[in-house]
Amino acid sequence: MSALAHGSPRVSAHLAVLAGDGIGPEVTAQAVRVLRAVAEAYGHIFELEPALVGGAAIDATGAPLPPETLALCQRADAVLFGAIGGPRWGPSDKVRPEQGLLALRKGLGLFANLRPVTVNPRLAAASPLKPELLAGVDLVVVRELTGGLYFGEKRRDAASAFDACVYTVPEIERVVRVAARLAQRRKKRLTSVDKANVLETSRLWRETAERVVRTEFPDVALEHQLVDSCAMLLVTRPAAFDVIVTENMFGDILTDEASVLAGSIGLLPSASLGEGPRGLYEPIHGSAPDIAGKGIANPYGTILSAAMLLRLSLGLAPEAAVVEAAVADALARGVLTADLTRERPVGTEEAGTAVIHALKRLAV
Ligand SMILES: NC(=O)c1ccc[n+]([C@@H]2O[C@H](COP(=O)([O-])OP(=O)(O)OC[C@H]3O[C@@H](n4cnc5c(N)ncnc54)[C@H](O)[C@@H]3O)[C@@H](O)[C@H]2O)c1
Ligand SMILES: CC(C)[C@H](C(=O)O)[C@@H](O)C(=O)O
Ligand SMILES: [Mg+2]
Repeated sequence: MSALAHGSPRVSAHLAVLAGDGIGPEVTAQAVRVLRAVAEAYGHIFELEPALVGGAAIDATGAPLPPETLALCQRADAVLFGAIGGPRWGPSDKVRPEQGLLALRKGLGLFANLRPVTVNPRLAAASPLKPELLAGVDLVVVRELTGGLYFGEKRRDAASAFDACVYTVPEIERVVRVAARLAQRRKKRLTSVDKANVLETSRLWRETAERVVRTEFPDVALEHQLVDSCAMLLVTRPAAFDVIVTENMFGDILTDEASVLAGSIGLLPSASLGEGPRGLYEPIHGSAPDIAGKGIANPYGTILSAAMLLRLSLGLAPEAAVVEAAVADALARGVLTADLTRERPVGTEEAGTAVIHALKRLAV
């Protein structure tokens, strides 16, 4: 181990890279370039090992999560993930790309999905949303990731279909603890989102969140919001939120909505965490079939996911902060992809190059 001027002690890390489908490989390639630039600038050693997942894995092996991909992810220090899915693999197919991602989250025990939402000042100025609405927006949605409707029993016959929504007390407790600990390090405000006026699982969610926060985190101010009202408040008073904790399906929907605050779904990163340091890091967006293969996808959300990987799985907080500052620098300089501007948009690779240039300046 050697102490470096502006970074952390030198680390060696083994990272699985699962690019997936559609724009997944395009945005992941830029995050990989950024990780290599971080390794070079700070003297770390990152071994980046690619593997198949999603539709690409179905085409090559018949399975959306081949056993060797899961085994690699279980050995690796962290997983960088692009996106999966697309029109080639229909929702009625027996084997679907999305099953690969869900099995990976479950297989790695990644029950807490952190989705931070901030607003870059350059993008706020250009946003169709009012500046006073966007001022001070800085929230994190903690989405439960391995329970609820996604993982309950499923049945189908000719006349009906059935998806069970199941939550156990320990499943709710552990994700609420992750969110409350996060709130303690932030503004100490936690909003638990449910549909307790209708759903039994939500009533259990609310009671459990109430008990855990009151007894274990008395310094955290807890409020409860019904999900429909929360969806409205996210776009009418978003700056009032600090940490939001919610179940799997609600978190999926609310975060696509919240991406509008940031300016594009292409900007939002995420970290999926379990009990240990290993995590899976992916942008919140999908494979974007409408723009795949054109070289125009926004890679910033994936690059910011790589920054979360550095901070949360490798303990490289200074390096993560430099990557985040490099993305902010590229945005401030107007290096904007087509989802962010109509005036002379840059391509995916050019955006990645701008981040690397900024990183090299900021890292020395
Ligand atoms: N984590 C994942 O891998 C993930 C997440 C969401 C959706 N999906 C899958 O992706 C496929 C497409 O889903 P969808 O179209 O509903 O959602 P999507 O997120 O792929 O795309 C929604 C819209 O946002 C745009 N967009 C998304 N990411 C962008 C980026 N980085 N830069 C610029 N524009 C971007 C797309 O062009 C599209 O217009 C489906 O098969 C879905 O299941 C996968
Ligand atoms: C592709 C799909 C299974 C996935 C989810 O719903 O979790 C996606 O929408 C996401 O947000 O990561
Ligand atoms: Mg989603």
